[in-house]
Amino acid sequence: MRIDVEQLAWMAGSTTIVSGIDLAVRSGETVGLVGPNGSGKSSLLRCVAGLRTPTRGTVRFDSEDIRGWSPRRVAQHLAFVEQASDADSDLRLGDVVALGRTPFRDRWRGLSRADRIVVEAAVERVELAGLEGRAWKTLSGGERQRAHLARALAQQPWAVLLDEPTNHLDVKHQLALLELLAETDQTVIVALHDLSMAARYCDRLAMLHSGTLVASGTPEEVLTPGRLRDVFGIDAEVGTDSLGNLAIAYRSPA
Ligand SMILES: Nc1ncnc2c1ncn2[C@@H]1O[C@H](COP(=O)(O)OP(=O)(O)OP(=O)(O)O)[C@@H](O)[C@H]1O
Repeated sequence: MRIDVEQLAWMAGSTTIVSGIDLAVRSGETVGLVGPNGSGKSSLLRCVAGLRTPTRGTVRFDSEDIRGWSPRRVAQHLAFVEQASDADSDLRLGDVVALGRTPFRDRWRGLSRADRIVVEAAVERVELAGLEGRAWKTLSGGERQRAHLARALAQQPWAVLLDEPTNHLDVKHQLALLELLAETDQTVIVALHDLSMAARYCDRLAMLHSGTLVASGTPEEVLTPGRLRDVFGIDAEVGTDSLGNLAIAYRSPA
């Protein structure tokens, strides 16, 4: 599914949080959203996910303006993995993953056999098989994060938006998640703080600064020492590591 964001702005009260955002994401593409804390990444993702109504501009899925779409209709197209919340819940891990089938279910019916197969496959895909019966509050941060990804996979969406999906994961699971996102046919927009990981796994990067899009293009085009200095306030060298991946060497702040 193609996603087009055109001249999008969102204000909280009288404060402009993001403005003038133009972003076209082709079907199957993985786009990394990067930018400092508070630059507007989550706010933009929430607008694209239909959770916030833009103050100006449009979000289109395959050329269709989603303004006015019901949450259920949006969820039949797109899954959103928000930053992990610590919310206490009496649910079990399997129940949380099964929520991914909600947009396709009759409200009064339980999971169908086909739904159960999809849920089971999603749990296996994130290596949580065997933990379906575990109470949510007893899971580690990384297990919860992977369960949220499984919920998104169980939704079988055309597109997936993820907000910092790796912040609780060990290195192996970070690599597994980003490889999964890079390989999938689904359209992906993922907010990431780790610029090296973003460069390695995303087809393109979009960089936000103070609520505006300041650069978009290949990781090499976007992650220049000048932008790292101007946008992130860091002194860094950009090169290539021994595996041929883009590498960023950070100098200590003066
Ligand atoms: N509902 C709101 N009311 C007022 N200000 C808000 C609201 N939502 C977000 N903001 C502000 O908008 C700015 C952008 O927030 P946002 O969460 O989108 O940034 P971010 O790039 O995702 O940040 P981080 O990297 O820290 O997660 C921040 O300064 C935040 O405090």
